[in-house]
Amino acid sequence: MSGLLPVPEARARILAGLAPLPAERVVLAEALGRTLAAPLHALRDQPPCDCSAMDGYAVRAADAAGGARLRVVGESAAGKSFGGLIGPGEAARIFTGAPVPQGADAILIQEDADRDGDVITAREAAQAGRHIRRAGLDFSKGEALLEAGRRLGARDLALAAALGHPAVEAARRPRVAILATGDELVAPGDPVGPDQIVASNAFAISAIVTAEGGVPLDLGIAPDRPQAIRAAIARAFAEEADILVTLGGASVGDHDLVQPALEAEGVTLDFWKIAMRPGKPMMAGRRGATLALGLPGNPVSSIVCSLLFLAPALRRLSGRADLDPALLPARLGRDMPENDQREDYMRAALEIGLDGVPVATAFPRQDSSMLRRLSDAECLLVRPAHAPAAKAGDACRILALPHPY
Ligand SMILES: Nc1nc2c(c(=O)[nH]1)N[C@H]1C(S)=C(S)[C@@H](COP(=O)(O)OP(=O)(O)OC[C@H]3O[C@@H](n4cnc5c(N)ncnc54)[C@H](O)[C@@H]3O)O[C@H]1N2
Ligand code: MOO
Repeated sequence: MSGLLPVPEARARILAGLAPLPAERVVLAEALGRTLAAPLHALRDQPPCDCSAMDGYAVRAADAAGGARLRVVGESAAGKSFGGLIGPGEAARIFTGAPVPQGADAILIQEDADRDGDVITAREAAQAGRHIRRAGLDFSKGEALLEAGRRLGARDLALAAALGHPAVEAARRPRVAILATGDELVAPGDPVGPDQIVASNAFAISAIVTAEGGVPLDLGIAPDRPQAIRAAIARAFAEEADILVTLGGASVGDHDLVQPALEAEGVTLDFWKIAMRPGKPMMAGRRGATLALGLPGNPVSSIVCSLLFLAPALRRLSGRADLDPALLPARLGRDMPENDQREDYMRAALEIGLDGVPVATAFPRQDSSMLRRLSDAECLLVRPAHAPAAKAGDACRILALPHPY
């Protein structure tokens, strides 16, 4: 079979036509999962001054040998520092996070001091610098701590706040219109005729869009009529979708009407058919700034294509630095035959081997209609095009399927 585009080339051609969407200001409370359009710099030092890491007494180490008696002359609490100076033979009560008063250079922890009125006796010698967090220990004003292209996680939001930012600049969230096609499809819960099936793909695609930071727009199910498919495609453009995903009707059958409908609505097709399994009859094209992805109807094919092509496209539009799906090293759990010209993404079980390396065992049946085996799968085992026969234990690569995938 000729004319099948290799997977990396197909992905590169899709990505080449996309650029990050314009940035908008997003308040931190809404910024989880958004991608930074510009690096975030520290607007302040953290901590802003030398601070105590413990509850105890700020002392001069030279005066605080074991058994030494010191007079407590004040108190420094977090948010309420002691303005005075610690002179020879003096100490200040201090609490965790409080500024170390001038003159002090050590913290005698509470457990190592006996207090009697205004006098403490050191049970242990204090050591200079001990239990003191120096100003700027975590970060200093002007430092770039979160780079452009980073997708913000929970921990990053805390850091952004600590840097002093109430909001960030992030690319607008990509809008993805999703259109299922086929006379046989009914929505879950609706009556299903004997020759009908329940439309399932859009639920996964929509979830992938959300997980990758986009906004799904469900265009429902269009029957196998050119005008109906065209009208739904036209709606995607009217809604200014950044990406239009069609499901089904991508192959060569008499009822595979998506390609002509896309072209009739002004989409210029770039390619159709990829050297991969599942997902061969996938098409990609553009109309203006909108990417059109025509995914095959088989459920597994549409979902695997979304992981390999739609997710990177969403990442590019979001300005993400990491675009390609990460392929991890693993070992084969069983012998595999020689592969043909289609790169294989096989549903597989995953175990951790004795040496700590994951072992991926492909399920025996890989029919692209079998959603149950996709749900069972713990990874996709990648077999490159024309891979020679391989033995159990040989090195391979896997695409992990972490939650929410
Ligand atoms: N003569 C050939 N036939 C086929 C070829 C080929 O090269 N030559 N390719 C096969 C491959 S590979 C695939 S993949 C499928 C893809 O075909 P289509 O994209 O045209 O998909 P449909 O025919 O519309 O549907 C296939 C299958 O999937 C079901 N489906 C469709 N949409 C949904 C949905 N939203 N939710 C759940 N299931 C859906 C549909 O009912 C069919 O059973 O073509 C092969 N044929
Ligand atoms: O490419 Mo199809 O997805 O093999 O079944």
